[in-house]
Amino acid sequence: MADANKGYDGSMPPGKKLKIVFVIGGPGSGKGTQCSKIVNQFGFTHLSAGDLLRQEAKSNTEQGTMIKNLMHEGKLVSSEIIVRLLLKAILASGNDKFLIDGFPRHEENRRAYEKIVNIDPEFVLLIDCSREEMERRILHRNQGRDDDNVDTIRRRFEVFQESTLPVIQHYEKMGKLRRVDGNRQPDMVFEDVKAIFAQMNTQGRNVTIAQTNPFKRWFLHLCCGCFDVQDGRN
Ligand SMILES: Nc1ncnc2c1ncn2[C@@H]1O[C@H](COP(=O)(O)OP(=O)(O)OP(=O)(O)O)[C@@H](O)[C@H]1O
Ligand SMILES: O=c1ccn([C@@H]2O[C@H](COP(=O)(O)O)[C@@H](O)[C@H]2O)c(=O)[nH]1
Ligand SMILES: [Mg+2]
Repeated sequence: MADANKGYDGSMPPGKKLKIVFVIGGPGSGKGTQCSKIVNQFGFTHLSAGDLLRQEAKSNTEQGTMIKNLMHEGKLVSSEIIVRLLLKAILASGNDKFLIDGFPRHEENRRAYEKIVNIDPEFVLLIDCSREEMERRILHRNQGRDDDNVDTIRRRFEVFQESTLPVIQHYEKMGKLRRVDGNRQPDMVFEDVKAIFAQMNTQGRNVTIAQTNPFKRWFLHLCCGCFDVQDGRN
């Protein structure tokens, strides 16, 4: 077994059903904050696309530097990179339910995810928040994020308006969008979020990794190098 296989610990039983919820919203809308609460109450694994990229950006590689620069400018990293990182994290986790925070960012992200992963989200949680409130929050966040500065924030808002809104419209048309008012205090927002998760239909359309087609299995193997998806084991 190659070194790259180390990430996956083999704890996911064969054929285990996976549940995916996308959590989207503008920069600073409170996605990470609500995801922590959902994790505590409902046992999901939280995968923040931005955190995965920040981690990758630390690596002293050409790709790491490229990601760092794009994030600094508030621009989007290629779908291939982010989908690969998400898959790797899903396969390594051993859990069967995931919050994917801050993804998909645009239609091309969504199509890449559908082509490669092809696990329909149970639903898409949209945290709706005014721009003034989001900006205020980001400027007070103090987490040392390189992109929490006035110039990059402006670019991130533009990307959200221009690129992410079409994704939101897509899921709205599909009846998958669950919208909450994120302008209130975190615990108040969570009251609505909690009700949405409590209603989640446990009989929803789930697929197993093993059900993905041979091309996808090959892609997963190639990209993640960590999984024989035929039976869900190393
Ligand atoms: N409902 C809320 N009311 C007030 N402050 C909040 C609320 N939710 C989150 N915050 C604060 O706002 C900041 C941004 O929140 P958070 O990091 O959860 O947003 P985010 O949507 O994940 O942002 P980003 O897209 O930049 O990653 C944090 O400092 C957080 O503590
Ligand atoms: O799917 C994604 C998610 C994120 N990015 C880049 O990361 C930053 C920060 O994302 P947060 O969700 O705010 O943590 C974002 O501005 C993009 O540069 C991405 O490219 N693709
Ligand atoms: Mg966040």
